[in-house]
Amino acid sequence: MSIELKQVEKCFTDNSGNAIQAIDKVDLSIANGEFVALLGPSGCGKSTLINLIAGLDSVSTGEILFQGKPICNPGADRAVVFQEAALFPWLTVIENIKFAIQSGTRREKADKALYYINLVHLNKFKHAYPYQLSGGMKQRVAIARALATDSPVLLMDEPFAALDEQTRMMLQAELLRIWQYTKKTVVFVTHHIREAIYLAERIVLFSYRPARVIKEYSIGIPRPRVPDNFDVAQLEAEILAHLKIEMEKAVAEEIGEEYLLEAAASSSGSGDRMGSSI
Ligand SMILES: Nc1ncnc2c1ncn2[C@@H]1O[C@H](COP(=O)(O)OP(=O)(O)OP(=O)(O)O)[C@@H](O)[C@H]1O
Repeated sequence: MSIELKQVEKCFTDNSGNAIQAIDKVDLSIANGEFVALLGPSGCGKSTLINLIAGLDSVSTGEILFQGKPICNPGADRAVVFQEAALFPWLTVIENIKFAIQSGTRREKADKALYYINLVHLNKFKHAYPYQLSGGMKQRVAIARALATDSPVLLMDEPFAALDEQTRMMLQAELLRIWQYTKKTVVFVTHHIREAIYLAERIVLFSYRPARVIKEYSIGIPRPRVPDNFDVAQLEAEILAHLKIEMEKAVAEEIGEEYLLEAAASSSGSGDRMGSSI
């Protein structure tokens, strides 16, 4: 196994000193080369899990192994793409990407950086600084940078959330293509059920906080998985039904118990109002 989480728990302390349990006894094994999507209600602990696997934070109890060794720190073997791009503001687009490439001559690094810049359609902006780019363009640089590293693991925390639909679809297809030929291990957090079904080999569903694994789906649907495919639509509906109850718990905690009563009264079992995102 590439990544193994064993009985992982994570607790935080809020500003009033109260304990917040974000993760509860999560067991999860991710094989080398696997593409796994993590789905769950907002605030359930998905980013926390990514940060733990990245080595940016440490578990409260349990352990996380990468290639059999405990993860203690961030490492070049695990590239991370966050919800918002974290670029060096003093470096241009091409310099930001070259900086992340570990091996090769200067020429090889430049060629590789250019290849990924083209891939995310930023050729005209290769010498621009981050302040000269839109939020979506910065995110495309961050994705190109992560792809350009030789890291065998890509940890992606809602990487496409800030992008327009067209760019999102283009990058989903590119990510899939890159994953298929590099066989990197990808751990991908998303709120978008369809995105998870389109991309992943396996979807792991989490409960509302503290995050526990409530269900796993191995997705055998042949690619490309278009939304109007019967199996895709059926799986989407099934996942939505599972998550609906978790989402209602989240909303109830935020706006009060009366929400649950209202939801129970108005619910006819349809998940339509939530679309394919959670
Ligand atoms: N550093 C921290 N200190 C205190 N509490 C934290 C910290 N980081 C996360 N939390 C809490 O842990 C819980 C899980 O947060 P996390 O960001 O992992 O959720 P998420 O599932 O990624 O949410 P979203 O989908 O909205 O991005 C939340 O209640 C959050 O407030």
